[in-house]
Amino acid sequence: MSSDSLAVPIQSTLAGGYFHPLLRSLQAERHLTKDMLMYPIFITDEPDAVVEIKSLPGQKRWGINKLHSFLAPLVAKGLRSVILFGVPLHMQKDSRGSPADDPSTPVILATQLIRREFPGVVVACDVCLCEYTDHGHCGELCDVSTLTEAEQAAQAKVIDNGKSVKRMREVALAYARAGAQIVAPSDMMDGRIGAIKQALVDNGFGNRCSVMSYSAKFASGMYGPFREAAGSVPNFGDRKCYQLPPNARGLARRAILRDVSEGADFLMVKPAMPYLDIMREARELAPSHPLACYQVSGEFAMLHAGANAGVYELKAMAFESVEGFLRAGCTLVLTYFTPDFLDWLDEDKQ
Ligand SMILES: NCc1[nH]cc(CCC(=O)O)c1CC(=O)O
Ligand SMILES: [Zn+2]
Ligand SMILES: [Zn+2]
Repeated sequence: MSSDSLAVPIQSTLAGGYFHPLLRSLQAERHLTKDMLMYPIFITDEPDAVVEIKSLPGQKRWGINKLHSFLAPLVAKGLRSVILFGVPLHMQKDSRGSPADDPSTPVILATQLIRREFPGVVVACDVCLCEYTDHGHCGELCDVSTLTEAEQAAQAKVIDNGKSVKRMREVALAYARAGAQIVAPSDMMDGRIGAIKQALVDNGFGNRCSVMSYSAKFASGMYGPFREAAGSVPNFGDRKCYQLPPNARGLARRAILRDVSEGADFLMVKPAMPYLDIMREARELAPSHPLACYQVSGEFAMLHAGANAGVYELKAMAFESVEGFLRAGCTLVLTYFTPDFLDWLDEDKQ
């Protein structure tokens, strides 16, 4: 026996698959491309506003008059889709979120503008009431005076699901009429997907507007910067009675299956990084549906904070995070990194 022979002969090596950049790249089932990116944008009712959002590095609230010059360079770099959030600073908020579908609401004006000026861009509108209600919750509330103190404290019956779904349907239809090609209800009320889908079909939007359901949306600690940006912090309680508990794999599976049965065109998992297992569940439960994930405000802020603290390099970590989403089965990524990725995807491949 020669002295350099191995006790256990190597049958195969894995390293044969990754000793060269191209071989590493070929290990992916799918690569991030520009059309998989959807950019979340905040539109205010101050027409000339360009206001820095401190907790979301580089992100701003945009007034309608500034939108064209903001988007034009991104569209030139390959931006394909946006999701719009309204930030009414002057409109009168009320208990039913009336400004959500007021004809002059920023999301409707922005949808019309983008459809007109950037016909190649797909416009999704987030459908929710929290930015528009005086109480800051995502739906309409019950008459709290009819609840016992214990019920109020537990918040178990605070949201009126039926009234909220009716409202969500009205708002979704208003956005479809304004030209939205996707409506994305994020309120989490039960039955909203079926109600919205039916309303779209009944009103002739069945083949002009898709429904993207925030199916598995968890009550996360990572929405803080968004709520600051959108002015949608609830003024009492929290959202734990209508968003999924972070430990609830079973509820997430049921919500995904239900939304499929109610006619959702796209499914979504939100937040993204801590919920890769749920993405994989969604992929397996609904293999024929496009699957989105939302890398939320807190994830974006966290990745920036770590990079600023010298823990890692931002670009490398941003790619690593999104590669995880694709590996888990996502086909669309909502991320505040979209403008960065449009640049990064053009840079030299690593
Ligand atoms: N309708 C609620 C909504 N719409 C978008 C986000 C969060 C998005 C983000 O953090 O980037 C949330 C979460 C919440 O406030 O509960
Ligand atoms: Zn929302
Ligand atoms: Zn909401």
